[in-house]
Amino acid sequence: MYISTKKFTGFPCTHRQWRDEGHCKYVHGYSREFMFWFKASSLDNKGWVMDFGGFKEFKKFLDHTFDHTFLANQDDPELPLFEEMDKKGIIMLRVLPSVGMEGTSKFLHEKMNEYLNKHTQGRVYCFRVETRENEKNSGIYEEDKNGFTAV
Ligand SMILES: Nc1nc2c(c(=O)[nH]1)N=C([C@H](O)[C@H](O)COP(=O)(O)OP(=O)(O)OP(=O)(O)O)CN2
Repeated sequence: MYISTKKFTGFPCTHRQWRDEGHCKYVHGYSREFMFWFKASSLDNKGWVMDFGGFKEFKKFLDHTFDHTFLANQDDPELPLFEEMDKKGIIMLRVLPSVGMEGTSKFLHEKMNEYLNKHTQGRVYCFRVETRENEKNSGIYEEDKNGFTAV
């Protein structure tokens, strides 16, 4: 099996974790970073798992979701207020299943594999994603694909 990685840095965004009883329920922000791990049992005709420059469209999706945005959980009770702020042009609201580091990694694992299926027809699979909020804190989602074989 071949493995490669790709890192995307510099996504300034804010979020709040409404279920937290401490200060994480308040809107706060970081410059997030994302790291992806890929595997393939066969290489492309250039000898690569995935062209490091082959993520331009995915980068646009990351920019749309995480560049100067406010992230809210889909079950946040204040969602109507945030939608109003978005309508007024005060924030750029993006709603995720779960905005924490682990939840964001799971969300991106699904999105990256949709992208890879489209661009490599299932040859390449993303098995791990790390979302980092600062030098101290990150959350990882890892999922292997049973019986993964290159086509
Ligand atoms: N496992 C996780 N734990 C926490 C998450 C998370 O996404 N996954 N998120 C938060 C908060 O939203 C925030 O991002 C962390 O802030 P904070 O508690 O201030 O973090 P530190 O304790 O590392 O900060 P110090 O400055 O060192 O106190 C909370 N936990």
